[in-house]
Amino acid sequence: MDIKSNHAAPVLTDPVPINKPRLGIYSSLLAYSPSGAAFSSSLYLTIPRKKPGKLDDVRSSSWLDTMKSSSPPRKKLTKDFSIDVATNDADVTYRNWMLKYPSALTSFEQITNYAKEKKIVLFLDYDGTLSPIVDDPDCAFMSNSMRSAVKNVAKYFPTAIISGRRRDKVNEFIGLTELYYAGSHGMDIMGPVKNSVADDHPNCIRSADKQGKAVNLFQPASEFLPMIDEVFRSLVENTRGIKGAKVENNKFCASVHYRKVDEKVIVASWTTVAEIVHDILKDYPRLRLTHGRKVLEIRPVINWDKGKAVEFILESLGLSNCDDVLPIYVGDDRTDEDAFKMLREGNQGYGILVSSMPKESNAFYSLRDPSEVMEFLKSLVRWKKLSAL
Ligand SMILES: O=P(O)(O)OC[C@H]1O[C@H](O[C@H]2O[C@H](CO)[C@@H](O)[C@H](O)[C@H]2O)[C@H](O)[C@@H](O)[C@@H]1O
Repeated sequence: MDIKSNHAAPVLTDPVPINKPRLGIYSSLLAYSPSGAAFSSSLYLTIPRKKPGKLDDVRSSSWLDTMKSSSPPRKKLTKDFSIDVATNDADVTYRNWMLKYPSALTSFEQITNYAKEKKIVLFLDYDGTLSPIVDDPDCAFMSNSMRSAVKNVAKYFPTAIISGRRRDKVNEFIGLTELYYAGSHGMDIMGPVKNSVADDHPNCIRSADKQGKAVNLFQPASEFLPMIDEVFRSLVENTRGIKGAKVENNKFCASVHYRKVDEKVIVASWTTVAEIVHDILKDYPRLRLTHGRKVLEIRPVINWDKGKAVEFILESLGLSNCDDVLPIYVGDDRTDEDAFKMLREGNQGYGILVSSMPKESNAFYSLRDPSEVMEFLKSLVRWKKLSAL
């Protein structure tokens, strides 16, 4: 199977010999032995982590640029003529962008033509994909109609949620037992027991879900738990004075939200948030920073991300290295790019970017917002039912 890199015509062709294993999860958990490290795990990255720069760097550097660009502005409804013109321009730009990232809805036939005779495995991000982006991360509820669309699609295709949130939290938001869940950007996976190679991984333990069913629990960053807890507490303490800042404990990742930090004093306030994160991070060489949508996230320096989580789940399901499997990953965030990239580079399946703004991506297709994601899920179910007739 080969996914052609021509963006204008994202076509999967079949078959093309693949001379390297598509999954390399074991070999890719490369050893990194920081001097004096108390950790014995082989999950560390070989590349040394860059030291965080000086405070001046934080003020002037890409930190702030990235913070500013880390979330598209939400569209405001207006009758103002000049804004109408701007909106039209934006629409034209978006339509041009869609030539490179066609809508997964208008390209649905192309997708399903390729998927004929193949087993689709669905991977869904949560925030911004299944639920709309809202100011308060604790209130990012998904609609009942979206829940029922996900429930239906999971009847026909193995479906996994891959979220930056802690696993129990995203599980609670979605509330469906028929899915596989990966939290903390894939660093906390609860998957099936299928006697696959994944079962024997050193970081994989046999456990039971809430219903008592045997599951595999894979937590490649488990040694970092006390460190992340400590960082979480420091972040809470040090951001106490910043109105609007919110720190979320995502178990293997600590997230500092600045969406509600006063926009009128945007640079000063956001700089303060960046400085606090920078100050804490410099004492933890085994942790690194990633950017999400108006959120700074501190996580372990391990060679593990949402792409690796997708590989792991496919392997757990016994569906890796199969030419008759088509993984489809739907996500909106920078962290989803790791999964898009893995699918694209491994010629494995389709990434679908959820975005109402043009942005560069490793995805093949696009959907505008969660309502289009729901439409796509419903279309998959309709197609599957019809093709079974
Ligand atoms: O991988 P995801 O499921 O997309 O999770 C990514 C982060 O999502 C949440 O934050 C984002 O959504 C919030 C609610 O809409 C919004 O307020 C925030 O600004 C966004 O960054 C979640 O709170 C984070 O922990 C996740 O890492």
